[in-house]
Amino acid sequence: MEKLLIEGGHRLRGKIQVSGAKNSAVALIPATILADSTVTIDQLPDISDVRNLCELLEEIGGDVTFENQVLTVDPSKMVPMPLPNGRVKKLRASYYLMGAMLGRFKKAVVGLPGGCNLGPRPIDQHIKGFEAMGAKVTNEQGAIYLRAEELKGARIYLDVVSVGATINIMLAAVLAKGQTIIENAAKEPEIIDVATLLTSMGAKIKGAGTDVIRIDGVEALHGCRHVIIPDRIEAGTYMIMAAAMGEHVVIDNVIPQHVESLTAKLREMGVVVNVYDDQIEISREALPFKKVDVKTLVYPGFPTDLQQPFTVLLTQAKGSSIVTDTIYGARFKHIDELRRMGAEVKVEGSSAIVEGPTPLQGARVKASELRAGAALVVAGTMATGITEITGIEHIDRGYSQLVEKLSGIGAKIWREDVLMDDEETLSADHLQ
Ligand SMILES: CC(=O)N[C@H]1[C@@H](OP(=O)(O)OP(=O)(O)OC[C@H]2O[C@@H](n3ccc(=O)[nH]c3=O)[C@H](O)[C@@H]2O)O[C@H](CO)[C@@H](O)[C@@H]1O
Ligand SMILES: C=C(OP(=O)(O)O)C(=O)O
Repeated sequence: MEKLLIEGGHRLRGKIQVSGAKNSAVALIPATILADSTVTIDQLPDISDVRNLCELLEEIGGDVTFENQVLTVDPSKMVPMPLPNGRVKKLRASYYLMGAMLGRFKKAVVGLPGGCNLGPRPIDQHIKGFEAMGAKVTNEQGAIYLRAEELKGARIYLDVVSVGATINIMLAAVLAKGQTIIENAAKEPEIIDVATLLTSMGAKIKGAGTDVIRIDGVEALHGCRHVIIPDRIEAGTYMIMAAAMGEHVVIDNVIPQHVESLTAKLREMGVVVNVYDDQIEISREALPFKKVDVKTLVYPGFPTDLQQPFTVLLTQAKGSSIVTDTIYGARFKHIDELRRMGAEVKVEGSSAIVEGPTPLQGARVKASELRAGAALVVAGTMATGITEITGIEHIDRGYSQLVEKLSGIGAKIWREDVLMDDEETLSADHLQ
């Protein structure tokens, strides 16, 4: 096991490259199950979620290679092998194996997913969709069993706007008989990306990116080549870091429209953000920033996945800023760790109230999930002294080449092995 060390206080300058989107990648990879010949996906991020999904495809008989960010999957010899345990527990998006395997084989056994612990994360809307299409779904000892004689198109109204349910129903519907209509669908860019891949495979999908998606089932899907969209959450994390510590940072390979809600908030705080075709340039103006309030919403609102890194930036704004997470009301596991670094933040219900400006000091802290970890990396670059972050396996789920990329713009960041002593000191620290 490794930990991350960051010597804070160094100004950042230069160009940082954004990788392919994790939340697209984790749906595109299961989608390849639906084809009858080889699918190639370019610019996939080298993150543990992607590697775990590749292994899962191999477990069910896929012929998979992943090199230099290019994935090829020959799904022709895949079988509906049950996947009740093991790797499915390591990531959230293993739930997409349900929709894809149900779509192709009309049956699947998939363990309940892992992923970030953000409080309750039910999958009732996914199941409601599968059942509406004629599947029988049962939960047996933590694994979901799905079976259908035949999958039939259906009209499905989502009670909550869910990215996962929208994509999962789409995956099941592309090979179903007749038309499926998803109402109150999520509109995140990753949904459009998945629909683009499926369309290149021969699927008939209309309306992806709006709140009504219509899918006309087809007999078979074929192989194709697809380039994934850039990761708007990785881009946003680097934008926040650049706002905190940048002299002149260019974030490269970004679709500016995907991060508009963040761009607007940064400008409101007084950060200079220049937007180009596929680059965003950020310079920090004189501190402190102006305080802002922010509320997370479904796309195109401010993303919950940037709430935690953004909270760190607000420690350098003058006054009280309020951050409210309307998607995951308990997504505040980073706050205790930030307090160890000197932040003045309190949590009330689904809001964090951040007082600033407050200097941050390096400390031993623990990443409890992916974006909590990203928030600690942002804090580490801003703090005086050294910040040690354990639990970095969570960060490795979503940030490709983090050390290399941040070192490239002047951050002092490195990995070291975790020693037994580190674990003991960290546990002792956290008891205080
Ligand atoms: C792999 C992936 O893409 N993960 C993203 C996806 O997660 P995920 O797809 O799990 O998130 P959803 O969009 O489904 O969840 C949104 C809200 O709906 C609720 N809900 C969801 C499904 C359901 O069946 N029932 C239900 O009540 C959830 O508890 C949550 O409050 O979208 C989240 C919200 O943008 C992001 O934080 C995650 O990074
Ligand atoms: C919550 C996240 O991921 P997952 O849904 O994969 O746990 C995230 O990317 O911030």
